[in-house]
Amino acid sequence: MALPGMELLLGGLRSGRRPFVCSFGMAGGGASSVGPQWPSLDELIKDLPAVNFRGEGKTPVRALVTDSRRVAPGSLFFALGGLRTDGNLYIEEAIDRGAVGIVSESPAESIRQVPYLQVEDCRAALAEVARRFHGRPDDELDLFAVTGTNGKTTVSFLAQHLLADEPHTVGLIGTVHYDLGKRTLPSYKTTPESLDIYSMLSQMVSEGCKQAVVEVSSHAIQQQRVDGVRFPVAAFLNLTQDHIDYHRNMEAYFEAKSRLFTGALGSVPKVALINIDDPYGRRLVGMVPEGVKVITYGVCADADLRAEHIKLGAQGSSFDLVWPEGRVRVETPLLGHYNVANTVAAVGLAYAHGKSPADLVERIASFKGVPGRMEKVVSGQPYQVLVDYAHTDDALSNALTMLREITAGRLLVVFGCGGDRDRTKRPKMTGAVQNFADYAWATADNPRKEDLKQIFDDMRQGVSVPERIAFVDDRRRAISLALQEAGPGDCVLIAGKGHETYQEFSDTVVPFDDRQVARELINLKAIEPDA
Ligand SMILES: CC(=O)N[C@H]1[C@@H](OP(=O)(O)OP(=O)(O)OC[C@H]2O[C@@H](n3ccc(=O)[nH]c3=O)[C@H](O)[C@@H]2O)O[C@H](CO)[C@@H](O)[C@@H]1O[C@H](C)C(=O)N[C@@H](C)C(=O)N[C@H](CCC(=O)O)C(=O)O
Ligand SMILES: Nc1ncnc2c1ncn2[C@@H]1O[C@H](COP(=O)(O)OP(=O)(O)OP(=O)(O)O)[C@@H](O)[C@H]1O
Ligand SMILES: N[C@H](CCC[C@H](N)C(=O)O)C(=O)O
Ligand SMILES: [Mg+2]
Repeated sequence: MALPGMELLLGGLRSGRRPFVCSFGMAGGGASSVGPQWPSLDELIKDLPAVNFRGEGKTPVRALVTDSRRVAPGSLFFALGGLRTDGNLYIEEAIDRGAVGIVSESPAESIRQVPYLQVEDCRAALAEVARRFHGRPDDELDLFAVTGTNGKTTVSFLAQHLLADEPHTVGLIGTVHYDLGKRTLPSYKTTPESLDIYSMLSQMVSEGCKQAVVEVSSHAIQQQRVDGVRFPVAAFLNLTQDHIDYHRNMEAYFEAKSRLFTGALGSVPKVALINIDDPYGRRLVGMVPEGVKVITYGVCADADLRAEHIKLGAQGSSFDLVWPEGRVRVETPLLGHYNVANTVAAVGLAYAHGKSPADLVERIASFKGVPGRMEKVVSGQPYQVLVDYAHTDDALSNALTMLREITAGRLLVVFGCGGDRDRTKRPKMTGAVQNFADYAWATADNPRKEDLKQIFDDMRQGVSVPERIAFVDDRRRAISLALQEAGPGDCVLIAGKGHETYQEFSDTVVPFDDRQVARELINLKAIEPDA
């Protein structure tokens, strides 16, 4: 099963910028050729912490691959351990497909056909080899890491907008897309695998980028996808419940996030930008190693960078942006208190890079927002329809608190909980919705391999007022029911999928875009009001 964009990146994608480019020369038969001179295995693995190496190191390597099914002749195959299976089971298959070398934590004495490198930590080796293979692109870009449970995409998009003095000079890697400068690819993961990260950073360099903003998920930290990446600036936004299925508890989740700041990933930031309105942020300040400059932000009085005199409105917010050397009034079209925090965070990233917040006022005001984050669906209807990516109880509470304040009529909510993800957040999400919504339709949001009935059972644990919620299997039907109910002055929030353009079931992915579906149904309602 492939999600949109996956095919563009998997299979050891290499950038146009070759790390080892040969000059014009005569190739066999006398024809002149220009092309990459592929790095040898020796060059890629030199001084890596290795347990054992057997074989010939001069072999040229044309691609780095972690999935045996993607191996093509010339690939170096990394056999990674996993939650469902183990890459070591597929080494023979990788060799059959033309792998020219294997990297693994296992001794696998029987493998003798190709060079074999045994390492202590295969994911760390993969990240370092990828960095070398792609010519250490992180040395040529100023990189900004953004982590936290909610707001990473919003802050990254806004930071990109604030940093870009020239068009296409600031790249972005995150949930919505990968912006490589002149080209943009659809995203397959918030934070891709290390070999794709380094490949994309390399492409950014060749496309003229000077900086890049990277959303760093806790899964990525745990799976060492950003090991070794030099991030001069790293931001911590917040930590609230999510991903407990994967990290087991909040402490482990926090510990994973904190590694971005402590040097545990092989590099420490020069500047750590930390939200001290968040209790975990306050703890993190005390964990940052000496020598790292800490810039705190928030709405609290002791933050270095803060928002004061906040005015929230239906069209946006305004506030005094205060920093150690100054103060300026700013206006943002983004809605809600949480977006004030996101705006201060994005300004903080630019400030850490040497920009004066005073010079950013116009850019803050002209920001167009992020696809699928409180995105308005406008089709002539007399009520508000918004598509948002809230998929945690904290995000839903924040989004709905804000909408309650600016909605004259009823608040109608369509939402769901993803399958094969944190089960314990499901009742909490239902609880958050019931606290604020006049009526809610619980429905499917990427059930994946889980039974929707099981997901609904978990969600039902959070129901406090049964007469104000309905459970509807089909998402299109749920949206239709909400839109049928809506009248002048009401607000329909369709939460959870945001920018996503698909719905993921156990063995299939079907096209589904909340914005498009809502637009179609609004138009249908105009033609056939009782349909
Ligand atoms: C839960 C999770 O993160 N799983 C990741 C994990 O998968 P896994 O442990 O199940 O891997 P596995 O299927 O057991 O396979 C082990 C190894 O064998 C290889 N293999 C497998 C089969 C085969 O035939 N041949 C073969 O070589 C696989 O390529 C892999 O390298 O390791 C894989 C390879 O490194 C990842 O692709 C995979 O991400 C999956 C696809 C995923 O959906 N991850 C999500 C949860 C995620 O990372 N999300 C975050 C955002 C979260 C947030 O909102 O903050 C993200 O950054 O996107
Ligand atoms: N600072 C914040 N605090 C709490 N909730 C927020 C914050 N910023 C955004 N949200 C809510 O979270 C949703 C997701 O926001 P965004 O996509 O920016 O977060 P993210 O951290 O990138 O999420 P993901 O981990 O899924 O990539 C938004 O649609 C909004 O409802
Ligand atoms: N990055 C988040 C996205 C969740 C979005 C929601 N639509 C879902 O599928 O649960 C995750 O992987 O948990
Ligand atoms: Mg994101």
